[in-house]
Amino acid sequence: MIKFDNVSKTYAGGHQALRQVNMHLQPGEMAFLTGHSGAGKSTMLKLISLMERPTAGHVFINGHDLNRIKPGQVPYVRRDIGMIFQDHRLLMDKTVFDNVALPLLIEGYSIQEARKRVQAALDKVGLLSKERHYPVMLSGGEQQRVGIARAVVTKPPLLLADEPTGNLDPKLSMDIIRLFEEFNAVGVSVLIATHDLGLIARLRYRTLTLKEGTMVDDGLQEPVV
Ligand SMILES: Nc1ncnc2c1ncn2[C@@H]1O[C@H](COP(=O)(O)OP(=O)(O)OP(=O)(O)O)[C@@H](O)[C@H]1O
Repeated sequence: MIKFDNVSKTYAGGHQALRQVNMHLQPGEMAFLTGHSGAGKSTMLKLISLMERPTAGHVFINGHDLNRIKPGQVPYVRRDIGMIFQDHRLLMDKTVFDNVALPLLIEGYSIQEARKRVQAALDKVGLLSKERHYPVMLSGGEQQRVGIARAVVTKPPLLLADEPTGNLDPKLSMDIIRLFEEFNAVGVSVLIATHDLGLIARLRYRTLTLKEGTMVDDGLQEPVV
């Protein structure tokens, strides 16, 4: 599903965020990506979602080399990726329904078809009864679930989550992970960047570990350091 082949990323200004990273996430796999603050986790997710480009090496999605994707083709690649952020990035002046409908309306779905899909996504995250609410009326955990509904409403085969449980207590964090597990159980590949070692320890998923931009453990073999 996702392959990094000797990927390095140096930002303008000279900071090397990733150093010759190799990894392969299989279709239908769920894995955690961890490491200290600044280790390069978000940078990896940004390279997969084409928000950044590698300085060297290749990132592949389903065998397609993202280096070959031209700027005009980026939206087509992003269609296959559901992104979830710690701060969920909801539009505060739009209802829950409208927030979740947005990706469908951008893709040109009819209102009727969008309504069906939005309601199915909200039902899945347990928030159908709050479709007319505004995000400010929801708890942090509920807002995060709206962000997840928005990410899955287009049924992407890949979910990328950047610190999705960052602001949540352990019980709510586990609820969010259980939701990811439900999507994973129907074949969606899931990569979750997190600092939350306690959460990772309670689960038995493959864990990729970055240290200062180097992949020191890809979760498949004994740590190399
Ligand atoms: N746009 C940018 N320009 C310059 N440097 C950047 C940029 N984005 C990230 N960096 C730097 O690259 C390094 C890796 O950042 P990244 O956000 O990938 O780390 P992270 O592991 O996700 O950290 P955190 O857990 O704190 O979010 C950091 O030193 C960061 O300051």
